[in-house]
Amino acid sequence: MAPIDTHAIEANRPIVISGPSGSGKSTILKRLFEEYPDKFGFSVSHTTRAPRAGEQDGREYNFVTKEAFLDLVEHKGFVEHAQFGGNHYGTSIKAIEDIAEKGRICILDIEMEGVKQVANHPNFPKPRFLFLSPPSLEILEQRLRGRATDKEEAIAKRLNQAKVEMEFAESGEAPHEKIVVNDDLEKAYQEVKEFIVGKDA
Ligand SMILES: Nc1ncnc2c1ncn2[C@@H]1O[C@H](COP(=O)(O)OP(=O)(O)OP(=O)(O)O)[C@@H](O)[C@H]1O
Repeated sequence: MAPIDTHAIEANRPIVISGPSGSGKSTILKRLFEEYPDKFGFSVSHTTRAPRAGEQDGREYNFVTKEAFLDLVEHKGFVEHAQFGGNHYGTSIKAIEDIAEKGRICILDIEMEGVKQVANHPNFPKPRFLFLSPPSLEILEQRLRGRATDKEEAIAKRLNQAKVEMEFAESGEAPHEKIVVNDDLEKAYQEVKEFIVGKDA
């Protein structure tokens, strides 16, 4: 494995944001990126799935073969990786470095198992961890229905998973430095912003 550019990563510590599906991560991050257009970056993930029409290698994803993917796993080149629907997905150290080397803060929007992997990576410098929580499972359910993008069955699955994630976030094993409860969106946005860019930004 190539040595990690810890200097760049420590100077621009990545932020890991996690939270149940529907807790508001995309809504809040979109606003943060709009308010600070030059400050952040999303890393480009690796995947073994085939590109869809309009997707470009290195832009939406780094499209790689299964062999290349597993080789990188072997060489500890990912901070986190997982398999969904028969395809592999992962965030490489290099993709995070690329953002940090541009002087930007890399934002990693990842799910619970990925959070555990990042936190336990043997030599990747520790990022800052933030958990975005819905005020309750009842309100999360209303928001998922309101978003109108998920089928009934998907909503039930997301709610079950949300319960697991919220229990994990509140357990002593979770790496989160801060939990923001997304009740009032404006208040939650300000809290996330303060955690990420500091009070005076
Ligand atoms: N504080 C809030 N009050 C009311 N509605 C909200 C609030 N925050 C977010 N929402 C709404 O809840 C829905 C889910 O938010 P969003 O899509 O940002 O969640 P997410 O965490 O990014 O989900 P996923 O992980 O599935 O991408 C959206 O319709 C959004 O407009």
